[in-house]
Amino acid sequence: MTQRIFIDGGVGTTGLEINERLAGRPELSIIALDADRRKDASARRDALNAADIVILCLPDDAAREAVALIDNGRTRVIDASTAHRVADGWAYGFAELEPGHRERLANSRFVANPGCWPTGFLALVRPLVLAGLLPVDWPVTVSGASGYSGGGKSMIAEYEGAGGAPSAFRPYGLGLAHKHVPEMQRYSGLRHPPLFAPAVANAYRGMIVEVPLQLRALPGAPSAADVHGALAAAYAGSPIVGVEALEDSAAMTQVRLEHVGATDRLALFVFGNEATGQARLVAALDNLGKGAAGAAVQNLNILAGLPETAGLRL
Ligand SMILES: NC(=O)C1=CN([C@@H]2O[C@H](COP(=O)(O)OP(=O)(O)OC[C@H]3O[C@@H](n4cnc5c(N)ncnc54)[C@H](OP(=O)(O)O)[C@@H]3O)[C@@H](O)[C@H]2O)C=CC1
Ligand SMILES: CC(=O)N[C@@H](CCC(=O)OP(=O)(O)O)C(=O)O
Repeated sequence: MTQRIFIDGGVGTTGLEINERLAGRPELSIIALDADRRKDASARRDALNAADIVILCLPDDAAREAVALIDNGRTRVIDASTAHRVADGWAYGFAELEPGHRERLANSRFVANPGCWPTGFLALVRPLVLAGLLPVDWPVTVSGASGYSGGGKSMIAEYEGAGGAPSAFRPYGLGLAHKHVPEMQRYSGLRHPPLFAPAVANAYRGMIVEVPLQLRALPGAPSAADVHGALAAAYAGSPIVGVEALEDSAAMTQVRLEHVGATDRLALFVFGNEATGQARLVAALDNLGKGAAGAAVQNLNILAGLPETAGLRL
């Protein structure tokens, strides 16, 4: 049966990427609004209620408004915004979170697509918590760099405007209360908020998320191989998440922001030093790929009972 899909916010940065991934799929029929009606609440209400599945690519307030416009008990929702990620009644759309989670998503009506930063963070940390390698009360730090498309149309305009890029590298979130911290804490299972130190780089897309660990201070002083083993087991056979072999990581001297390019892949690395008992866990992804549009399309496939990677760039 053809699924009717409506992308609210379909001409924004994430919406356009999703449209590209859904083009030419005969099992889906896309409901599109004329340009002059795309913000008209009545036109949106009709489209939202006509769809089997809607994907919201809107600012948080507009996403909440869109959900309120749905007045039937049938339309399913994937929200790419931050509005519902830790809200009651919403499932968290990171299929790889833990065993059984994908099946939970398949049976959900309301799915919150993860933030780009939490996608890298949770991919690295959740398996370690589940394996008992990282105690739930461990003080975890996460840092990294994102392409400026992570800030949507306004940040793209800021970086590509007449004045040129405002900075080559710009740490932000300096109040230590970034909007992604609650979902990082909730879905990792950590008892305390991770210390999150993000930055924007002067590149359109791409993201590096890093969790440094003082392995020798952890209970049992696990090795980098122990950590790597837990990650490799968690993502064995995944067509989307890859864990670089330990010996290959050991031969690397750098990881580039562009590592996965414009794809929906998520690459994980463990860089360890036995002598110091330290490790740097790194996730490389595209903020617009697995960090946004790729995850939304993956979730759409899961909800619709379609092959999970259909339309993805892998
Ligand atoms: N960019 C990224 O890497 C990621 C983004 N997200 C989230 O996805 C959502 C979309 O982000 P992004 O695509 O970057 O943002 P953009 O600003 O690029 O796009 C948002 C779109 O929503 C439209 N819009 C705003 N208000 C309304 C409304 N009331 N009705 C209909 N359309 C409306 C905007 O219209 P107009 O064109 O007129 O401004 C714009 O086209 C946000 O919640 C963002 O936080 C999540 C993960 C990663
Ligand atoms: C570079 C940059 O500013 N990135 C955004 C995150 C983009 C994202 O994940 O989107 P959500 O806002 O939907 O969570 C930020 O840090 O707020």
